[in-house]
Amino acid sequence: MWRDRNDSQYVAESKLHAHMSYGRDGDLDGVPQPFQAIPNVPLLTNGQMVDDIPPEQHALVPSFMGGGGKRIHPLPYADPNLPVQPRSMDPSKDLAAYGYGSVAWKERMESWKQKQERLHQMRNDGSGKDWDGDGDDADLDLPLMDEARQPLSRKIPIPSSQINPYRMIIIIRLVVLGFFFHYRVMHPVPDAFALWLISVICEIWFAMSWILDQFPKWLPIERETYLDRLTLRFDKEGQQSQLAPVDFFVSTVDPLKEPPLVTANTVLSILAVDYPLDMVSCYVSDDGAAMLTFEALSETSEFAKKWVPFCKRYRLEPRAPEWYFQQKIDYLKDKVEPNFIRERRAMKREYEEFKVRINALVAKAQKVPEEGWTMQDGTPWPGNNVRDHPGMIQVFLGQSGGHDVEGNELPRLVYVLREKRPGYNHHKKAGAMNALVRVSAVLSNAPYLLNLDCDHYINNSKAIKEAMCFMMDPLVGKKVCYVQFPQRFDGIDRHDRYANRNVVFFDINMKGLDGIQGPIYVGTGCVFRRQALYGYDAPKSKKPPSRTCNCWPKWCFCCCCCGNRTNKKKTMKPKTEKKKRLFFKRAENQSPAYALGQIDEAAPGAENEKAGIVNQQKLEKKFGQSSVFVASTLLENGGTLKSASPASLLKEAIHVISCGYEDKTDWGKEIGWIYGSVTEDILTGFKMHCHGWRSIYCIPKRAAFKGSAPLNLSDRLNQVLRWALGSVEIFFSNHCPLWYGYGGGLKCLERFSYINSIVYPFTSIPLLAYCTLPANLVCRRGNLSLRSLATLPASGSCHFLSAFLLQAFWKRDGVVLGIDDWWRNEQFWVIGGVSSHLFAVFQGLLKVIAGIDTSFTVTTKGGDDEEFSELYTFKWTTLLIAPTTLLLLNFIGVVAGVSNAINNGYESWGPLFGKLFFAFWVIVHLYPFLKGLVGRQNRTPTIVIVWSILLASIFSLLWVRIDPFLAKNDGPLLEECGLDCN
Ligand SMILES: O=c1ccn([C@@H]2O[C@H](COP(=O)(O)OP(=O)(O)O[C@H]3O[C@H](CO)[C@@H](O)[C@H](O)[C@H]3O)[C@@H](O)[C@H]2O)c(=O)[nH]1
Ligand SMILES: [Mn+2]
Repeated sequence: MWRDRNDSQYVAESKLHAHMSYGRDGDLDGVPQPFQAIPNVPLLTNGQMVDDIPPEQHALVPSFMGGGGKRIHPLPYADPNLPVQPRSMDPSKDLAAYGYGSVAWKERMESWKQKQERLHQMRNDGSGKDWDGDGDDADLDLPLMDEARQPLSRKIPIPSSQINPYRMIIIIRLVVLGFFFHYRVMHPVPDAFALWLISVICEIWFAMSWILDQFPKWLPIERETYLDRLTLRFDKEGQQSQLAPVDFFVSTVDPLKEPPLVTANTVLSILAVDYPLDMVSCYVSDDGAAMLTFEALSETSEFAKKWVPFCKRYRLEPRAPEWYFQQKIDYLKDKVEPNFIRERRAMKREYEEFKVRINALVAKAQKVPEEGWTMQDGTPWPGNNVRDHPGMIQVFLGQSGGHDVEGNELPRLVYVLREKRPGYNHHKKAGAMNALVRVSAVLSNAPYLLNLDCDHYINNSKAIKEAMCFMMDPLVGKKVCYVQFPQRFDGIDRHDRYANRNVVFFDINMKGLDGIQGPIYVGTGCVFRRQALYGYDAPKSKKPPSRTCNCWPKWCFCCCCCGNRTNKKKTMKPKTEKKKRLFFKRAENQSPAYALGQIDEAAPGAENEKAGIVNQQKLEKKFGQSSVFVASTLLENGGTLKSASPASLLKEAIHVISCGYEDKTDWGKEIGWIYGSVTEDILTGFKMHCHGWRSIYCIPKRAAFKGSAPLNLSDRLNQVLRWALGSVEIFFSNHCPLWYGYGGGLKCLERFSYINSIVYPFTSIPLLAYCTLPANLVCRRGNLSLRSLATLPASGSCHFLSAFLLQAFWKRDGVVLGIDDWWRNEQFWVIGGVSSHLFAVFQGLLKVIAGIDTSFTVTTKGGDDEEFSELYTFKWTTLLIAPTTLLLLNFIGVVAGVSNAINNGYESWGPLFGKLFFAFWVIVHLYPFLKGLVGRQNRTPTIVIVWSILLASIFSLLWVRIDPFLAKNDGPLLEECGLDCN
């Protein structure tokens, strides 16, 4: 296996400012000079293989079909929104295609009817079961053609009988809320003004966040894809496949927290994906500069030679070996052929051996040798200094990388180590993804990308085809920037104690968004259109879009935020410079084809060249100083330079992953993954939606991708902390959805949802106030508490009630979303709220004020050996203090309240129950937290207990003594409570 490596490895020279030497003076042989790139465009391959170089000379041969839409003429077909009956189509409805009224049409109509009958018969005998699969019967061609003309997907709105009651409840609640606030604001409580003020503020905040949360769910939809039509249309058997190439990105950073075996499984599932293999390239970004990752990948590429053909032959699911072999198969029931059983057994053995090899590598990596790591060929490992090392690219497999055991080619696998230097901001995952975008543009330039976290393997090997049903659809596709799949997880405990599954988010909120402008991007399991990542605006529709705010009060928001911007803009003249910046500069944001068109129109000959040069300069300022990369951005359908030799391409790839490459370019600002937040995903998706793109939510029956989720409490809280922190960062950045991007293509309800996703951490402050309130109330006198009590159910509980009712009306595959799912969500909302979100708010403020940078703490991806042991492991974090204190406070509150009531006789029992109810409310919500705290061994570290007891007693004393909410003259001590009730 080391054989392939030596000849194809390129370790870049350590150049701090690589672009200075690679730039305009053109010291690269074989790479076209920057100024020529525009006139040279026709040179770029668009559907041709590079075959002029003998395979042994190069590590990599870009071999791409031009892919995509151009070759396939959009066929007329019915409105995709109309319900479509698969397979039986009535030509009389498709008039345009058949020339209605002509004799020919009548004849075809007749023959269609006959064929339809025959088909029907065939299906009834069962002989035609897979008639659409092989298509060997020439008579069946016509229906097949019809099938191919049909839309590749369709929208399924949630039946109004299900959704209308829910909408009604929203409206009713809104009205009630209005009255309630009217009452609350008009009736201040003079004897406890501070308390009243605080609770009113909290309630208003809750109401606002409720509105932000509810209205984007107004118009939920689901979608259905037709994979067989996609096959008929683009991937007919016996013909060159016309599916578009896809580049797969995998990011990994820390091989200790993200075991190489996990990454290897992800990579294997990609290499074995059900897609034409020359259309697949897999890029792995290693942010940890770990030789372990590199070597593990090398092992993986060897194992793939056996694994991939095995998967494809028997159409296994999933194609990640670890998960495949964990499945139990019933040999008797499935009547599996003996061949398969034998091979499966052999493969299992092979996999075990592979695992042993990987584990040996892991064991070896535990102790760093003094002189640093050395690779098998004797050269020192370039990443020995994790923070200061050159870039490196290694190509495994692919055309020249050896064939699989059956002699077939394998998809290309590329290891990418981007250059790191002190003094440069590497932008964490976003930076890594951008490096991959550029490397892949140089090496394969597929028009579509899929990005996956290292632990998210492909669970449904048809997932890419599902995405292509949207992307390659001539009608729907052009405006789609990405297709997001829900995140699903393995190995979550049955009760999903810490709401890892996020069911409410993935099965309700996201479907709601899909009915507006599309789901938000969640960082993994997402197929992108490459052009959308380059900061271009979505293509404009031919007919002027009647883009009214697609639902609820349009008169209210449209005037200010969405409306018919695209048309209005041409006539609008922003007055100030600042205002101008807010609006998207159309001309510069046009897609490349348009940009080229402009040049052609400009002037012939020398003039034309000059325009080309100017344009080229502009593009280089935007995309960075790589003529190869810039040229690649102009190819809407992908493909790479035909003329360039693989060696020069690799050199260029090294250049584009150098540190200084992004200096003074638009990377991370307008292009690629956007920087400035540890939740780069929200920002990146937000930017695209602002450019007018729409995204699609795709939920195949079999989960497309599966990942691992943090199982123990501390990891989970830290993950939630990072997400919340990312949101706070966005809130304070110039990309804050509250102010940013008006006048772009962002629809108002979509904006609501983005606002919600960045302001939610702030809800922790009122939430904290509310959680201490009941305890506080318990310790005070009767008459006041009654009034304050009345406020609690109104806002707090309503928030939950409506969320609850929502579940009742929504069905998923005919099953009502479980109450427990909803309840976990609520519980974790409180737990995360009073710990992680709260911390995030302060940390975010610190960042803004003191400029302390935030770190991306990677979540530990569980090994798969011990079942749920992780669930009970306890790790100390400061995040635990706040909820523990709250728990104790409320316990103390209950005890104090009860003893009070016993002392004071029956009249104080009524209010007591009210108070206890809320203390109870807090405790019940924090219950999973309590469980996590106690762990399996029923032991909690003393430090947490000591801290919390200390804090809780201080607070209780403070409240009792100082009684901040009461006017001075009527703040009796706890002991006097009830004795002196006015
Ligand atoms: O400097 C870094 C840090 C992280 N990663 C990768 O980022 C991914 C996500 O990290 P993880 O610790 O698993 O975070 P999660 O909270 O589980 O991830 C969710 O949230 C992240 C945003 O916070 C998104 O980036 C992820 O896609 C999304 O799955 C992993 O593949 C890492 O290898 C890098 O490549 N470079
Ligand atoms: Mn993760």
